[in-house]
Amino acid sequence: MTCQTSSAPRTIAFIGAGNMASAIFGGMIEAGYPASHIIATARSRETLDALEQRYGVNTTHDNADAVSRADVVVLGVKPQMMHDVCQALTPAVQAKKPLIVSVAAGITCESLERWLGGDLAVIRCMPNTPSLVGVGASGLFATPQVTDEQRALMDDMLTAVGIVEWVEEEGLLEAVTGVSGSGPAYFFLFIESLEAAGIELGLSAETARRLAIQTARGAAEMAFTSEHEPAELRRRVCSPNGTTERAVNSFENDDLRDIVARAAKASSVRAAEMARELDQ
Ligand SMILES: NC(=O)C1=CN([C@@H]2O[C@H](COP(=O)(O)OP(=O)(O)OC[C@H]3O[C@@H](n4cnc5c(N)ncnc54)[C@H](O)[C@@H]3O)[C@@H](O)[C@H]2O)C=CC1
Ligand SMILES: O=C(O)[C@@H]1CCC=N1
Repeated sequence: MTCQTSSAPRTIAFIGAGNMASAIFGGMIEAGYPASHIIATARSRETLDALEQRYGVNTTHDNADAVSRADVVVLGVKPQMMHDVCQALTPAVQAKKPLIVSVAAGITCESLERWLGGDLAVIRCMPNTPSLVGVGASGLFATPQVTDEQRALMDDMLTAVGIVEWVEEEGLLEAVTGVSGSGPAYFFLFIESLEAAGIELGLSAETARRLAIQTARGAAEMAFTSEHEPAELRRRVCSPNGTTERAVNSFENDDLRDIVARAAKASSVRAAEMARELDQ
């Protein structure tokens, strides 16, 4: 992975190198991006030492110092901390004018740009935790100031940990949050439920868990690789008047589709609500 469109790799500062940010730069490094061009910041020295050891990245407690050395600044702190972190970074950001990227749920480009002093290129990204294992899904939105080169750089960075979908309206990132940002939790909940059902049916806890996880993994892999759409793959498991048909009918009668739609909507509504709550 080159992550560059001119001769030298860009220096990328990850402000708040927690689960999400380290998943992204971990994948980039795995794909060949030079760790020497990555700077990670966090609050505890312990976290920074662990990141240094594991990935060989540069680390510092000093967010402004990291920004002063970066072409791209990825903001990976929790949404509730973003305002204060941005305000403290304003002088360094205005001096350098790096590309600003936020992975925080809810916070709008307009808020970020304003908190950071204005006149900036901003990309908002909604990634998900399977990025940790290279199977992430990220939705991205760019403000008009973002250049083609900066878009390509972000594309490269996130393609290293999964698939990338650009949206042309910022509001659609709320839908992305409802589907793929929060989505891994829905599938984990389904696995937990299937495991519990297996135990209820008499399997040992270990066997139920192994079967539930491998079945989810197999179904996802088939959906990903098959030329057929998921509905067709489902039909192929259902023998006429067989066992699966009975189970699928049970889901349909219990309105599974509606249950899923309401959950995804709840997540996306919460993203919009957070944007309002946290704007200041
Ligand atoms: N966890 C998830 O599934 C997803 C999370 N996100 C977004 O990613 C962001 C981070 O989430 P996680 O990585 O899960 O959280 P996390 O708690 O693992 O990471 C946050 C990091 O920020 C650091 N931090 C806190 N204050 C700081 C400061 N003043 N300066 C420098 N570092 C500071 C913490 O030490 C921690 O390492 C959130 O904004 C969240 O909305 C987005 C998509 C999915
Ligand atoms: O729950 C959250 O707010 C974050 C954003 C999407 C996934 N986790």
